[in-house]
Amino acid sequence: MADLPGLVVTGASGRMGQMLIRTITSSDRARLVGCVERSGHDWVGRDVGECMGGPAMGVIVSDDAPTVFAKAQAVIDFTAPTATVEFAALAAQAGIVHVIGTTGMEGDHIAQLTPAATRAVIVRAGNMSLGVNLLTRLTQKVAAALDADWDIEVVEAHHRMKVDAPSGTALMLGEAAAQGRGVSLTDVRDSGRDGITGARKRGDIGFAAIRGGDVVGEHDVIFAADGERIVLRHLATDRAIFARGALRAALWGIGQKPGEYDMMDVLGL
Ligand SMILES: NC(=O)c1ccc[n+]([C@@H]2O[C@H](COP(=O)([O-])OP(=O)(O)OC[C@H]3O[C@@H](n4cnc5c(N)ncnc54)[C@H](O)[C@@H]3O)[C@@H](O)[C@H]2O)c1
Ligand SMILES: O=C(O)C1=N[C@H](C(=O)O)CCC1
Repeated sequence: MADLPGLVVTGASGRMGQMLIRTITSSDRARLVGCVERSGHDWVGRDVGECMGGPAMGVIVSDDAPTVFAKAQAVIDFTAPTATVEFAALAAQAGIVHVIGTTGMEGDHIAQLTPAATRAVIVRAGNMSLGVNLLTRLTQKVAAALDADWDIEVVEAHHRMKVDAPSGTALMLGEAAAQGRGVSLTDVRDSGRDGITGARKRGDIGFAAIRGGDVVGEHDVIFAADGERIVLRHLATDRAIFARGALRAALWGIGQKPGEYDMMDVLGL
């Protein structure tokens, strides 16, 4: 047991944090060696198992990331963009794998990961599930096979607490569609239509976001032409799919050279 790779979970009390802790502690391929929460959070200083309403796990939630990272081989991080940028520098200092599930990262956040990736392995994806990563490849292939007579729209739905839009997954799918078409998403992205928007511009890739209830995550990629429509769909009903993917990414990353990777690399897609 002591030789299994030691993993840390940041954002331990979050929806994904708790799912990751359950996934790691029920796996026979890794062990949980630390949990991090933000300073001032009421879980800090307490046993994480008891915080989650179960028996003690012997892991005390900490707000001292450098000390916790020093005991681990990898950190799995589903928190928020500014926190993730800080964790990337700390993971690089500790020389451990950084698996990033955090979405809503803007260009300047992503640019700040580059120096960390010269010293450590970073695996980042807007969606860590096998199904969505397969759908991403399919989207790229379908987009490559069709011309701009086929309008591409990405429609996503998530729970009422989600803070970023379009979702990281929707952006991944949009990037794949743009890549298939041989264009840059920045040039063709059309998000947040409202009011008199004018007719749809040929070649644009549109995004629409629905927020409500406890929806785990739903994505449609629509290819709409005159007289016919193709819809590629992924429905997530359990956050365990993201946690399983993240655990797989952490274990895969432990043997790799420093650099930036994604789930396509991990899954060999
Ligand atoms: N890539 C994927 O497969 C995938 C899947 C699900 C969610 N997500 C993303 O993961 C992120 C978290 O989602 P969630 O639903 O768990 O959110 P959440 O709000 O439930 O959890 C976020 C947690 O991060 C903690 N946190 C924030 N700043 C921190 C800091 N500086 N130090 C330590 N902890 C800190 C918060 O206290 C909270 O517990 C979001 O960006 C979401 O979009 C990605
Ligand atoms: O619950 C969330 O938040 C999710 N975020 C990711 C995204 O932005 O695509 C993955 C799905 C769930």
